[in-house]
Amino acid sequence: MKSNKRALSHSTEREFGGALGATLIPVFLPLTVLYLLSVCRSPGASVLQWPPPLPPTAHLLDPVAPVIIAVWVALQGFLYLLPVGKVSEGLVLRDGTKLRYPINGKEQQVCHVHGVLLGLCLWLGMPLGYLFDLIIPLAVCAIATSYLLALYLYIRSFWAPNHALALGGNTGNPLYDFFMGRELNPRIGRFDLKYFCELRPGLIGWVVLNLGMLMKEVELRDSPSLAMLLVNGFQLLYVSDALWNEEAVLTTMDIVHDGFGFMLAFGDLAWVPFTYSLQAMFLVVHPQTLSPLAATGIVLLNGIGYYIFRKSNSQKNQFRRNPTHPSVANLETIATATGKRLLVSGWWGFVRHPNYLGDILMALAWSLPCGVSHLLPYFYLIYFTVLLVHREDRDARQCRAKYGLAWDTYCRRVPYRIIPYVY
Ligand SMILES: NC(=O)C1=CN([C@@H]2O[C@H](COP(=O)(O)OP(=O)(O)OC[C@H]3O[C@@H](n4cnc5c(N)ncnc54)[C@H](OP(=O)(O)O)[C@@H]3O)[C@@H](O)[C@H]2O)C=CC1
Ligand SMILES: CC(C)CCC[C@@H](C)[C@H]1CC=C2C3=C(CC[C@@]21C)[C@@]1(C)CC[C@H](O)C(C)(C)[C@@H]1CC3
Repeated sequence: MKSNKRALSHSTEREFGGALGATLIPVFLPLTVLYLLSVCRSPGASVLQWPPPLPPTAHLLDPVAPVIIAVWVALQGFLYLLPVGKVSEGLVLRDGTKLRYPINGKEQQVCHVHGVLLGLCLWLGMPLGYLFDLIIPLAVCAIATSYLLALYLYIRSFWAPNHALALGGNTGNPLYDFFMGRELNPRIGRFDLKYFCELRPGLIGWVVLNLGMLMKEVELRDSPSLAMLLVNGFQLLYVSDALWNEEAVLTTMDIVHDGFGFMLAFGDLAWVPFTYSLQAMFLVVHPQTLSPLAATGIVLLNGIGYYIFRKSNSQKNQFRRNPTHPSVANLETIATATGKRLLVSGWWGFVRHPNYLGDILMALAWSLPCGVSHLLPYFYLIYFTVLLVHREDRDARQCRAKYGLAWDTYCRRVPYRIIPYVY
């Protein structure tokens, strides 16, 4: 323990408002989830209504909710461990080794199991719309699970070797380190907890919750609305894309840089499924009519966003994995002192984070089917823009520290961060 502290004592830079932020966020964000869900189900759906429509304490818990969450996580764990698909290596760690990760998200067997199970649920007439009624107890359970997981991660990190600790989550302040995460890639045997949580239970759970909202709408109004179909379709595409390109997650900031603590445990298990599905839930209580023209415009917007998001992410992944690949070999680059090069043409010469731009356009397309009468369906767009602006800033600081002058040259060559000529 002592030597860990000594070796990492340089990690004094604090993120998310430092110790104060790390103390307040774990209280404030879980309450925000419950608040947003309650507002979303209320007839007014106004985020500013007073008094807020908080659920009575008796409605917070339901004995079925922990069972559903436990079965769901166990099923996802089983599918994660299925020995199908390939095994891929992550980036080089501080001790010079690389971790191996199962890549089976897009494997037919895993997709089939999800398809067959959901088909079976619908065929057996299982009331998936019940998820709408159970949403608050489910969220309470997911929040409790993320707290327990974060506590377990914090405690076990004291047995982790020095090189396995994250540089940003070892300040010695227990609340801050609990929030940021001390250990970089905690594993039980070959089961990688962070990688599993990032892509499986919460992300796929979001799609299932959306489907539950669609089924609730069918129960209430006999058929799903066009707006509901669009929201479900767009978000299904987004999650399928994440699983299809699962390997690309291995080079994201969360896997490479961030420790696994409360922030990611809560983000993955509670925040993503329960706030990202707000638009579908909103449509159950506040049905919207969409003209074919408006629907076409929204589909087009989502398509453009998705194109930019996918192409730019794939270009960077390809370049980082194999810079001599024909699809990236001709792009202009600048050298850095680390030996790695930075792209200054192609998507990464357009703005510094073209992938964020695409993601934000998609976020707008997910809100528009809900109309413009309420702010609530735009919560995701607003939160996400703030998250990405903050993330861009964190990433820029890390890149400046890594690449020094070369990063400054890149910033001069590509002056805009996310939106050309605006930001
Ligand atoms: N839906 C959601 O809730 C969220 C979605 N996302 C999405 O996740 C995706 C991944 O995002 P994120 O992990 O933040 O970061 P990025 O995928 O944008 O990766 C940033 C890294 O890319 C490398 N890089 C930056 N500029 C260049 C360049 N010019 N040439 C080559 N490499 C470069 C650097 O790492 P290095 O040089 O070390 O390789 C940098 O640290 C994005 O599409 C984002 O929109 C992110 C957060 C939340
Ligand atoms: C609540 C906290 C203050 C913030 C939590 C942030 C997390 C919710 C996000 C951090 C990075 C994420 C990514 C995705 C989901 C949201 C979180 C966990 C991602 C898996 C979504 C799908 C994408 O295709 C992706 C590129 C794989 C994303 C990776 C980052």
